[in-house]
Amino acid sequence: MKVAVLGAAGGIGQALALLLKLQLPAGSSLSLYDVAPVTPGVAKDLSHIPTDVVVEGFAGTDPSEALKGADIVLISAGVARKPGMTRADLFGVNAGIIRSLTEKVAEQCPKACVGIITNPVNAMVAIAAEVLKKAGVYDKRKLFGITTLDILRAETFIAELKGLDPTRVTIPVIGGHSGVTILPLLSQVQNVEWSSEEEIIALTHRIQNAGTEVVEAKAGGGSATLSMAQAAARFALALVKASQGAKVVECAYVEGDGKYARFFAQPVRLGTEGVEEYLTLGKLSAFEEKALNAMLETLQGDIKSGEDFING
Ligand SMILES: NC(=O)C1=CN([C@@H]2O[C@H](COP(=O)(O)OP(=O)(O)OC[C@H]3O[C@@H](n4cnc5c(N)ncnc54)[C@H](O)[C@@H]3O)[C@@H](O)[C@H]2O)C=CC1
Ligand SMILES: O=C([O-])CC(=O)C(=O)O
Repeated sequence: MKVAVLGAAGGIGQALALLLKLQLPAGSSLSLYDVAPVTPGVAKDLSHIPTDVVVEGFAGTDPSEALKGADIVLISAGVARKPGMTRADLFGVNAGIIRSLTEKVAEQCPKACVGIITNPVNAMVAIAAEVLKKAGVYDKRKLFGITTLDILRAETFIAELKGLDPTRVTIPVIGGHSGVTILPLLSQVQNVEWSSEEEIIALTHRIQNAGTEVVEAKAGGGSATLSMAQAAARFALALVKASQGAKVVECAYVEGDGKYARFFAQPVRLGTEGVEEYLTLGKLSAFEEKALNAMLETLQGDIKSGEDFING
């Protein structure tokens, strides 16, 4: 199993590389790429940790060596938000980065599962899909926008609010990964009573704005990196387990049946070839139905901006 991280010298990339060095199965290899010249040094640093995971690092303008033979590619390359910015403000810089990196993925490891972390996720996944399609290698089961951080936050905030063990809370978060497109299905959390509609509205709002909470707390020093690294590691390790035959369910932003939008975050069962089964959303409350309908115009617009970037 070879996992490549693109953007590996960044805040997310370095922490993610550490988690993978510690948790990938014995015999795996970890390949780190970033334009930053420090990247081979990050790999050297990690290589001194005694686990049976080989780490290599590549810097410069061409990720080809890092991608050769990769089974999983995780992309966190690009710029992050500062206070006052929306994720959409990152489109101008990050769209070109995602285009050029996914062109190389198509060339070097066309059968890899690709997980996009770079924002705005709603649009970047559409860009990656169109690039892979143009290259004739697109397999919708293998392209993911990583929305796992929304799940982590929902699990944490619910546990805090209700006095539960956060490691035992599970909840689907559907839609996309920005503002109103993030929809936690609070009505589906087991063994939790919601005291009022106001409680549900306030918690939904907190989960939707948790990224901004971190951006403001970091006061110009970037956005979530450590919690995002944990989220991406959880998702990547789920792909690894699935590739070894385990049946694993996670939510991710994928191209499913297109009922709501071409790409939509939903629960999926992972298997040896990426998504094995697109799972249903289950029963939604009236509040969730309304919120789902209200997000669609934004989500579809985000997706179109990504498609238009490639197709003109
Ligand atoms: N999906 C999600 O839930 C989340 C997504 N993000 C997004 O992840 C991205 C990365 O965030 P951070 O790691 O905090 O940023 P960062 O600035 O710390 O790291 C980004 C890295 O990308 C590298 N880079 C830039 N262009 C590149 C290229 N063409 N090829 C390879 N590497 C390149 C930079 O050298 C830098 O090391 C941002 O777009 C951010 O908005 C952040 C948190 C959560
Ligand atoms: O908010 C940001 O810019 C980074 C991000 O996507 C998150 O933390 O959810």
